[in-house]
Amino acid sequence: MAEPLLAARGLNKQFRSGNQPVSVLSDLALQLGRGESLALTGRSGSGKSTLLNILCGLEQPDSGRIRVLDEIFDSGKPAGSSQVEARWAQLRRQQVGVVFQEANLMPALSLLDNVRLRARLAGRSEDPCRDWLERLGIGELAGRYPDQVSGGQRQRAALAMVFAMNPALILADEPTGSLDRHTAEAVTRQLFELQARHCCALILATHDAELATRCTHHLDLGHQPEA
Ligand SMILES: Nc1ncnc2c1ncn2[C@@H]1O[C@H](COP(=O)(O)OP(=O)(O)OP(=O)(O)O)[C@@H](O)[C@H]1O
Repeated sequence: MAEPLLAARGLNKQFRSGNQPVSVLSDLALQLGRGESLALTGRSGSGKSTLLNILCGLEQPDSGRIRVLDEIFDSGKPAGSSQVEARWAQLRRQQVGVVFQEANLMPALSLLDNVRLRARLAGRSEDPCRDWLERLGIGELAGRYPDQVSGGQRQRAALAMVFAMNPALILADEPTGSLDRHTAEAVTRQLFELQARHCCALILATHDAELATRCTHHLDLGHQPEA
């Protein structure tokens, strides 16, 4: 069997609430291959965003091992933290596209220039950038700045950025959460089409049960063992 693109095991994460440790992830394991998709579900506060943050290196687990492509991050073998951060940053630039609840756009750049910058940083062509904005229904807003568009339009621009970088792995946190039903359906279609066409892996955190059924795998964080 081909090696999975992403593999994680023994992931643990606690936060503190006052003096009390609160376990969010407990001995969690997952793996995902090219062309596969995983729906992350669970009640609010069950750890979906925390897990996505850990899987792209924006947050550190207390323990555990993660492999993304050829990069291995093992809490049992600590490297210098700046070296670890640099490896994660390189992955996020070229191989791991993230679409989080707060769209991460550069405020001083137009939507189109945000998408172009993302493509350039990933070493991809800038030619299809305008087309991605068109396909996500915000082509006429290409010259606007992020503070001149709505939250849902910023979220679509963030998706265009991920599509333009053509990553091996996409991590999306409620990517259609702030969109109306019609737009959400169009954006979801694009997301799954892109994933199928480029055979990338997709992890989607969602409260939408119908959306979760479209993924090839399902992990309900609400069913993790209690600490
Ligand atoms: N930096 C932090 N410090 C303390 N607690 C935190 C921190 N980040 C998250 N938490 C807590 O960890 C738990 C998991 O949060 P997380 O955002 O991962 O949940 P979620 O499943 O994504 O929720 P939602 O569906 O509401 O987005 C919550 O109880 C949250 O309050």
